[in-house]
Amino acid sequence: MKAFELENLHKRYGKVVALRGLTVEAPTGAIGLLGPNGAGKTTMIRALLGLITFEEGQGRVLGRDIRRERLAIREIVGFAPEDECLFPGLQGVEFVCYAGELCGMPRKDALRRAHEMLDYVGLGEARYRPVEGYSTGMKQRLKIASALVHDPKLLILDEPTNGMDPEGRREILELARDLSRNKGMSLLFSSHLLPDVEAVCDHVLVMGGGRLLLSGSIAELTRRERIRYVVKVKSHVAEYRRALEALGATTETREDQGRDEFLAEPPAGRDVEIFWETARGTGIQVRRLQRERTTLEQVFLQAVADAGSPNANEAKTAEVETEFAAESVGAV
Ligand SMILES: Nc1ncnc2c1ncn2[C@@H]1O[C@H](COP(=O)(O)OP(=O)(O)OP(=O)(O)O)[C@@H](O)[C@H]1O
Repeated sequence: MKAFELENLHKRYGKVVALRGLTVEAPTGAIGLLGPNGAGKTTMIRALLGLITFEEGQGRVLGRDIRRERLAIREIVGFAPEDECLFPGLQGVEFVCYAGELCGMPRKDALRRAHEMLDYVGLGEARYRPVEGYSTGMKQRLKIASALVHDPKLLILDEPTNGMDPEGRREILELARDLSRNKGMSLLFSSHLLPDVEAVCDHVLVMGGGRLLLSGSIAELTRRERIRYVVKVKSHVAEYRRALEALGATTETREDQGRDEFLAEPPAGRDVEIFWETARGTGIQVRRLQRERTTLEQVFLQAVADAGSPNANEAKTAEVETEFAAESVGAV
């Protein structure tokens, strides 16, 4: 069964077209949702949850129809929204219990599950504290506990690590991984932070301009068909490149590369030994040789660029945010 499938969804807010014929199929498992600002990600999530009406289209979440079976969908889907949705004055345990009751659970069951889920997300000791005193990371975990209280089959996390410090972020990513890998729950994980998506998800959907731009397993999307190497020599880079090209290799310099660095693709039938052969032939020393790896960020930026210019500026924004994330996240 698919986690969800949508066909030709159209949604407008006044003059703004938020979804323009969105068609997407997502397998069960951990799915990353990427897209520049305004791509339509939140609108798609709202449509999946039956929170908005739309002009055209149809879809199913875990086999349930998004127009006709909204309540059934809410019983099996948990949602932790991006914005702060906590009621001041409630203790953590009261808040999660209330979320359970809203899902139709009897109070006694909701309270028992609230305690279990608070322990699970690491808020056991803070359960009787008023929620307004929680830190950003604690509030995020409280939202996740509330989304889990009714034991959903699909959990939707919208920007779950936004504004968090590296330690808090690591804890949230570990929770998300545990839910999908050990608890058998499907995840839809929306984030601007590509390293977070790479750390948690198996599959990725890239949206732009209210449509699906790309969908696939992260392993497949980042597997290179062409094998290229980053080469750095000690000196005489132009001479070394000419000698490589004379053997049939192609070379190019990427914008971010230093003076003595370049990218090289060996000709068909040749591999890494061509670099050593050229070094011997020219007497030029090779300082670094590294197989190029495609990152999810490159895949994402390429998909947005291929889709045309409407989102080009937003893609740049995402790029900047990704760079920031890469600096601040550290290894997960
Ligand atoms: N309630 C609303 N009223 C008017 N316009 C809206 C509303 N919600 C979304 N939009 C518009 O619809 C488009 C898609 O918005 P959406 O929030 O789904 O994008 P997103 O991919 O989630 O973006 P972000 O990453 O910034 O959250 C945007 O142009 C947005 O301004």
